[in-house]
Amino acid sequence: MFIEPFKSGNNTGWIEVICGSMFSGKTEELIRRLKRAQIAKQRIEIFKPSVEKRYHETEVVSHDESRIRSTPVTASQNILLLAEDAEVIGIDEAQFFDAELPNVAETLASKGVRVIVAGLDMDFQGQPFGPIPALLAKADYITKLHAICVKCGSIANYSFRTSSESEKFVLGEQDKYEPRCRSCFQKV
Ligand SMILES: Nc1ncnc2c1ncn2[C@@H]1O[C@H](COP(=O)(O)OP(=O)(O)O)[C@@H](O)[C@H]1O
Ligand SMILES: Cc1cn([C@H]2C[C@H](O)[C@@H](COP(=O)(O)O)O2)c(=O)[nH]c1=O
Ligand SMILES: [Zn+2]
Repeated sequence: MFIEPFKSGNNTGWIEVICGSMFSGKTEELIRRLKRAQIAKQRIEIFKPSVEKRYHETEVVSHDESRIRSTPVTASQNILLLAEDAEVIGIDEAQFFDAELPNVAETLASKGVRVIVAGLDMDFQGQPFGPIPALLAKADYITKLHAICVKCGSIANYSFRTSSESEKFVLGEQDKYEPRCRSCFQKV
């Protein structure tokens, strides 16, 4: 279980990355951390890429229906403009953002903001996904979560695509993806 670090005396922020496969609990964990920050009366802002509209236009919603309000943005630079006086910033579905997101996170952290980013570390082919590898390199704290393999019940860190689409970006749920362990991911 991730425990929030104490804010250091020199007023710098930090970057937390929550990664893993689909259904591993990334969004639930992001919402948990943000709700705890709200309880601590910290000013929070949440952003998601505007392409991600599976469950709701503006809310971040987990597969299990926990939810929190958010602002959809088209480019990572917009987060700098919209962050205003937030003390804690949450970013979901970060794999869909552009390559500037790691620099945006770093800029915010340098200004004293706690930045919590959640996203898929690998795409359906098991390849590093978008800005997540660079975010992992710049992160102060990393949490890698695992789902349960739908084939054999062991720990899953791959998102297997069951539909025939070959584009990298294909929004979907259980209709198009299933979490699988390494061995079941390789058995096609
Ligand atoms: N195969 C699975 N393994 C683990 N959790 C699953 C699985 N299928 C459905 N779930 C549900 O997904 C929830 C996690 O949802 P969510 O936080 O939205 O995940 P993520 O953001 O990583 O896709 C779990 O609490 C569980 O209820
Ligand atoms: C593996 C993979 C996933 N996607 C899409 C599918 C979903 O819309 C999101 C991931 O959502 P989650 O909150 O992590 O469950 O990403 C994609 O476009 N391409 C892929 O390779
Ligand atoms: Zn398996």
